Amino acid sequence: MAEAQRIDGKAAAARIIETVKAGTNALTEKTGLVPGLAVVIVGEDPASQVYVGSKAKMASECGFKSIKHELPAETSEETLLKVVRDLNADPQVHGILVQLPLPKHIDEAKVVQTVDPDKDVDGFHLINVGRLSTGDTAAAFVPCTPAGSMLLIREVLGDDLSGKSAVIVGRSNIVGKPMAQLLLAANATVTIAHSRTKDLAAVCRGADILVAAVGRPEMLTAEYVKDGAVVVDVGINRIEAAEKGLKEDGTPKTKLVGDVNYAEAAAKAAAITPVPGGVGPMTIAMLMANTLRSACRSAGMEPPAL
Ligand SMILES: Nc1nc(=O)c2c([nH]1)NC[C@@H]1CN(c3ccc(C(=O)N[C@@H](CCC(=O)O)C(=O)O)cc3)C=[N+]21
Repeated sequence: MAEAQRIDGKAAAARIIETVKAGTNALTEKTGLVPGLAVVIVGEDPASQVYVGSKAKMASECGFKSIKHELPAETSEETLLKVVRDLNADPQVHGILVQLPLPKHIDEAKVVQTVDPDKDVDGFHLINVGRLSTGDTAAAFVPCTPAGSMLLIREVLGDDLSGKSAVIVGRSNIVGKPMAQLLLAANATVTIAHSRTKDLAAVCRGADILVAAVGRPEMLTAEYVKDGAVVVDVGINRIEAAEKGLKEDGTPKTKLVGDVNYAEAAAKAAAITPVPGGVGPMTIAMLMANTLRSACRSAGMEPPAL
């Protein structure tokens, strides 16, 4: 097999952002409404801080009002719930994202279920999970990472996945399960595999579409990939990169890798998403698209197609 097509998530995300900008302009011109995105972060984890910053920056670029709540790590659950309820009640806010994970003393499920389902741009509320799993994709907010992954798959294979077998490795509520729903809705034959699956490599070798969301750096090697498969790597793992030398503090420099061994998989696959520059940028783009959709809905306007 020739080297796989590299699916450019950064370019696809940039196109979505352009569509969101245009849609925001149309909405604001017609109704005066400005989409508002609130991002809530609890604690000082530096990786999360950087990441929340890039969401806020992207929101401003899209013409949104961007609201950031940075709360100290020791914030009580009650205080956080109050912040969420106030955002629910704020008519200028159309999307609410509470950055996960939350500190251990806070009940994550309780916080997620407190977000107004119609402002739940992460798609984590049970109402949106239910809408997606019953096929009501018109009403559901779909979680951003699976939604973005799906758009990348569509770029390569088109809208109808009839006759294709899809294997998702990973069964999280945030990625694996909603990804399965989306692939099923597109007529793929779907298997969710995970750490307890017997002969995982053989199961994965059956996949025309292989989605890796395990959180283990470069775990899926050549033996997991069927010739001609489309491989979507959802993993984002920061690992030490001895070959890059040392940082100023004497510790090794690091690099981002996915859950797929890119070089090995690319030698067999027809198409594959890289890390970085694959699913990650799509996640942020879909967050913007969901926020615009929420604002359009509140104004009774049709959001732009993606
Ligand atoms: N409520 C909630 N919603 C989330 O959507 C959510 C969350 N919590 N908690 C953390 C994770 C992580 N996540 C990422 C999204 C994009 C990149 C991304 O754009 N990555 C770049 C690389 C960035 C870099 O260089 O560090 C890329 O893959 O090309 C990374 C990580 C969303 N998350």
